[in-house]
Amino acid sequence: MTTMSEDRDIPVSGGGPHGGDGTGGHWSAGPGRPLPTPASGPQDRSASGPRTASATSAEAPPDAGATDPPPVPVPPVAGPTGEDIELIRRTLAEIKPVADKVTGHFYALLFLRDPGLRDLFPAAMDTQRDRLFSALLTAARHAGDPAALTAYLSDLGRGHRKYGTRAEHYPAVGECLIGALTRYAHHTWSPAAETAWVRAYTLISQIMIDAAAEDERRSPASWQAEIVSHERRTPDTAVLRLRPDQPYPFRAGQYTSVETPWWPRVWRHYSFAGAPSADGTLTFHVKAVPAGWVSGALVHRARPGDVLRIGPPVGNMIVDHSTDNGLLCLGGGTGIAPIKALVEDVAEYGRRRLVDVFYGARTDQELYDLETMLRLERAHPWLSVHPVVGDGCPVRAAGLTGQVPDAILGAGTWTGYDGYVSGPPGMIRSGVHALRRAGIPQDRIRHDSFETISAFQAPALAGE
Ligand SMILES: NC(=O)C1=CN([C@@H]2O[C@H](COP(=O)(O)OP(=O)(O)OC[C@H]3O[C@@H](n4cnc5c(N)ncnc54)[C@H](O)[C@@H]3O)[C@@H](O)[C@H]2O)C=CC1
Repeated sequence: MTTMSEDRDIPVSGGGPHGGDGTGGHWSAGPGRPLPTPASGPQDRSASGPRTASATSAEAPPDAGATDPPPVPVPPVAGPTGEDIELIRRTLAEIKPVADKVTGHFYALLFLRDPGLRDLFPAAMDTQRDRLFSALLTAARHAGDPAALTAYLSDLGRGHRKYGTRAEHYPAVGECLIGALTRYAHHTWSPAAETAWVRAYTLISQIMIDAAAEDERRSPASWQAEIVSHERRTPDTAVLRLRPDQPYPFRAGQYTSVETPWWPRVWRHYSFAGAPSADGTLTFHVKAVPAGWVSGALVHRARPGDVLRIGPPVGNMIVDHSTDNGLLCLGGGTGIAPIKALVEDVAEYGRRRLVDVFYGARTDQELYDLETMLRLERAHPWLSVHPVVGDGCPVRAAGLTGQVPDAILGAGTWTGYDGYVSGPPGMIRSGVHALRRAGIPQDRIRHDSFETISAFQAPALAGE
């Protein structure tokens, strides 16, 4: 994911879920009018047989069925139609300029309706607002692409387990979200728009609930992980090695969320800075950013022996081992962490593929992991590491100056390569653009998830 180091990974409460008749005809909107409860366990949406409201209630927690309608046959969850998607996008476009007011109103409604839910959120709610809206935009962006939507929402549903989110929380969220939209989407709100939102949130919540229920059968909601080493590489960058309390399966290139004891319920994303290791430890690179609570604590306060909590692994920036294509990897700043993991993954897989890593930082001193990368280069003849530092900075032998995306364009042709990009959002945008210009097709480019890039910018990234 982009902006991993300071991305607030706290509940987005993005699902508004309601079972229903699929027509939207008698789905309630607005706070105070309960919506049907989603099923609390995995659903087979492909099943052709009808579900019934009573069956849904039977699977739901005891307090969730009181307002359910009488048992009537209902079809499986119906996704939004093409027209729905258009209506949803229009609503989102209208509320974008007042997104902070919409989300503020949403949370006010939610905590008024169910004060107990406040405990799931961190003490300071300010950035939570961006988080909700960003998740909405991402879901809306993927609305026409069921596979991408399901993957995104499944990660979100699994990730919500660590907050204590349960299936029975979703109806309240859905009602309050519709209530907030009703209030602020003056021009685009209509019965049809409401139906579209209800249908979309039925699907969103059911995917999240299904993924969480499925995950519960095989994984803990979170892991305790003790810091076993803490190495300060620059005044504001540290490399931490953690030992999880239980086996922690993940893939090179993925990332996770981390909570410190000092900021309860405030989570940040970090990539694994290495492929899975034989001793089961996990390594992270953390840069303290101004006003970054978690990153500041991890760099300046954390010590060996401290215990952190980590969420499940997520992300799709993984090596495609089904091809012999080379790998052209762009790592900016601490974005080098998952790139190093990808290199180790290629090494372990054992098939010779060319790997070129462009590792950028503002200054020579900020190339805090260059020695490790050069060591890997010496060990593997198929690997070339190209340090890149900002214009005007002294540079180590054979290094390049400028920004990473420009550096690859000046360094050769890259047909026959797959692209991997990790770093700050601006670098991801221009990095993807540069890879496209270098002749690498969009479907051969992987980068940290769109989640923390504004979904309004994402279509440009995706070449849509
Ligand atoms: N800690 C982690 O596990 C990971 C962190 N990240 C993200 O990577 C970023 C690292 O931040 P810093 O180390 O402060 O990096 P930075 O802001 O100093 O940038 C590093 C390099 O990236 C390139 N770059 C930056 N902005 C660019 C732009 N707009 N266009 C073209 N190239 C650009 C330049 O070559 C620059 O020297 C953060 O946003 C962090 O969230 C990404 C993946 C993993």
